[in-house]
Amino acid sequence: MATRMNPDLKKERESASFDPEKITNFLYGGPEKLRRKRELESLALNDPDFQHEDLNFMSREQQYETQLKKGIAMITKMKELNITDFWDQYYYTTAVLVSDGYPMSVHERMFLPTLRGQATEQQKEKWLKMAENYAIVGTYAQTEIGHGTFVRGLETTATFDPKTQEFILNTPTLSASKWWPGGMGKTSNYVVLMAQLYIRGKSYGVHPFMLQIRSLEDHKPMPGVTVGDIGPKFGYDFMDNGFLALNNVRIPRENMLKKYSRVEPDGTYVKPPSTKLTYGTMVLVRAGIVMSSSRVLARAVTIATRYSCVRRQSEMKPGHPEPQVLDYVTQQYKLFPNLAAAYAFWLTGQTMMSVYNKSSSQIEKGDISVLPELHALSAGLKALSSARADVGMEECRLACGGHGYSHASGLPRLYTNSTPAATAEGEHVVLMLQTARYLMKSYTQSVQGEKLAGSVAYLSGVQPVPVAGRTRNMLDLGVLCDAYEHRAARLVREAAEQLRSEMQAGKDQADAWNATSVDLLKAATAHSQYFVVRNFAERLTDTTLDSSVFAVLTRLCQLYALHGLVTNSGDFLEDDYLTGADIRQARRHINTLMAKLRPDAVALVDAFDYPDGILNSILGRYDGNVYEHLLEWAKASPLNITDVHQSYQKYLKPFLQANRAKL
Ligand SMILES: CCC/C=C/C(=O)SCCNC(=O)CCNC(=O)[C@H](O)C(C)(C)COP(=O)([O-])OP(=O)([O-])OC[C@H]1O[C@@H](n2cnc3c(N)ncnc32)[C@H](O)[C@@H]1OP(=O)([O-])[O-]
Ligand SMILES: Cc1cc2nc3c(=O)[nH]c(=O)nc-3n(C[C@H](O)[C@H](O)[C@H](O)COP(=O)(O)OP(=O)(O)OC[C@H]3O[C@@H](n4cnc5c(N)ncnc54)[C@H](O)[C@@H]3O)c2cc1C
Repeated sequence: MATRMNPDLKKERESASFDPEKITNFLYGGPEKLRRKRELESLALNDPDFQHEDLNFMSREQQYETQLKKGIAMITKMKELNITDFWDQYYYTTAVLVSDGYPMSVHERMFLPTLRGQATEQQKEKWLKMAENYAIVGTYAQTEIGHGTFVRGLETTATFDPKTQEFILNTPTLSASKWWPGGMGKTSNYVVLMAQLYIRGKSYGVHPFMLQIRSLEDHKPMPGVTVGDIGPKFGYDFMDNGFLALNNVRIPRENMLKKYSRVEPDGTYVKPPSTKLTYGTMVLVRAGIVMSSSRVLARAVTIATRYSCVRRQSEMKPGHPEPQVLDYVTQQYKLFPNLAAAYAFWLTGQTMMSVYNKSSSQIEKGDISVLPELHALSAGLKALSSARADVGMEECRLACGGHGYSHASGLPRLYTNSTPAATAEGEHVVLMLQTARYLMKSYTQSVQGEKLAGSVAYLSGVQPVPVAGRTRNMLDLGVLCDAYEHRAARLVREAAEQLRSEMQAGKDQADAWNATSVDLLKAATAHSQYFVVRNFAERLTDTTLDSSVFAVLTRLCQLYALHGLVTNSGDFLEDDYLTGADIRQARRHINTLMAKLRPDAVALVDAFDYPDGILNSILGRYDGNVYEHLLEWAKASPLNITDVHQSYQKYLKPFLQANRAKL
């Protein structure tokens, strides 16, 4: 029987000004790629081997087991079906895992890339083939109880013993215990261990080592290894994040991953071309987080927008029918900037990945000159996109009222499983300050007359002098890009001047940096936001875009830029670059844009093309039949298996009876 479409959602779809399929094609890179994405998704979603009870009704142990079982089936099927392309794997695994991961995801996201990026051909021959074929399972063991951010401060030691040609691995203090690595608690039998290399009592910094932590026979910890799960967290229930302590564990000299640096048999240390090449896996994952942040925000906004068209509440006019809550302009103000941000970061994520791929192939050929720009760009965009998704997902949840708090909405799980992106792979502020460091260096170079390239090229341009009283069209994308560029350039310059003046006042470099760090953070954020706005505007210069699509995407780009501008209006007003009138104009345009976007809202979220199986949300169902499915879902809750719960007999009944007897 065909499902009945909620009449409100039906009407929304009929009133759209464009065909969502055209935008979907634009987002996914054309009809053939989209066809393949849908094919893989439906393959996964219709596979009975991936069906199971709602994870929300399970204990943590059950969730771990379910996701592990499903993950193993997923890997097996991908091999059988020869799904090898990056995007093919991405779509297939997303459809299998929905809003969750599985205990071997760090194996794929970090362990394999570290072997590919840090091992010699000989070492790859030994381990990579085994790892790619899941003969071994590994994780990336870097963070310790005492240090995550400060990688140089890690305490785990790898001391070279020339007599036996081995490294002796130790956890010298409690704070040196590895803590957090995904899949280490129960699943992995290998890790890439990041440890301080010591040769003849001298430290040579952090290096990667291949270490077997569990027996390949019975999975018991290897001698000298203490390992386990770190316990329940804010989310990520399916994942066995682990701890690890090492006591005089010996590994052969060959187990240091030595593509870039190595220890010779006599203990001679051979330096890498850049010590930061050891951080390569983190750069890859950060670049990928820009894309994944846009996708989680797109899901949240899909759920909240569809639900806001189904949900009717209050009276806008006395005696009139209750309106769809999306007709409240305040509701639009909660959702549409997030919709625009999801599109903005989707396109930024694509650019980030192409910059990453280009730079990494240059690095592979030995040209490491691209590394600083790649690091600075990926750090800033990772920090900005994950923080934006974080805020946006929570706004979407709040926009769903009470039902947003229920796991039936899909939003709590989406949030708790995605919010680690703001912390893991480099904490937000820490990464923004890395971008700021690059900006300070670049600014100094530009002052010294050097021509800058890449994302900082604008810093060497002539800054437009504000002209009081002029009028601007605040909808003009050129005007908006210029405003963001000017703000970023000014904040970079002022942070640099502040840094210098702190030093002139007698502070050393480190204290001056700390004293200026709020300004530096602001400058790096403005720089990253400018990148996102400019990238969005540039993508709209694609002459093949259909006119209806161009019109609606332009509105989203304008909204993204104007919303950021109004939210940070002080930055644009401070040096009179924009005037109060410009900001008032911007605010009016936001209202007009929201009114224009209102009839297209559902089509714009439909264009993200998330099938119900992946959205995993009763509020966000494509057919909008929310209430009946809410009730059905609640009935399936384990608390409803019997009408009278056993705890009634045990606790409530005697308690109530005793109280009644006393009356
Ligand atoms: C999602 C689930 C899985 C999660 C997994 C994880 O979380 S895994 C765990 C994830 N853990 C984390 O993400 C930990 C986060 N922490 C870190 O990544 C580092 O400790 C740090 C970057 C904060 C500082 O590093 P530091 O103290 O070594 O450096 P410094 O500040 O003294 O700067 C010195 C120079 O190095 C440069 N440079 C720095 N990084 C890079 C790079 N990647 N590339 C290229 N260059 C880089 C920097 O620009 C500067 O250049 P300059 O100006 O001299 O030309
Ligand atoms: C779900 C999850 C999965 C993870 N998976 C892994 C994994 O697989 N492998 C692994 O090795 N690690 C993993 N981690 C660890 C993660 O990488 C670290 O937690 C992260 O890098 C942050 O470091 P931290 O915990 O030391 O934070 P801290 O650095 O202690 O941060 C605390 C506060 O101090 C501030 N701060 C710290 N340094 C500075 C500074 N220099 N300037 C200004 N402010 C500063 C931060 O901004 C923050 O507000 C995971 C973490 C999570 C939450």
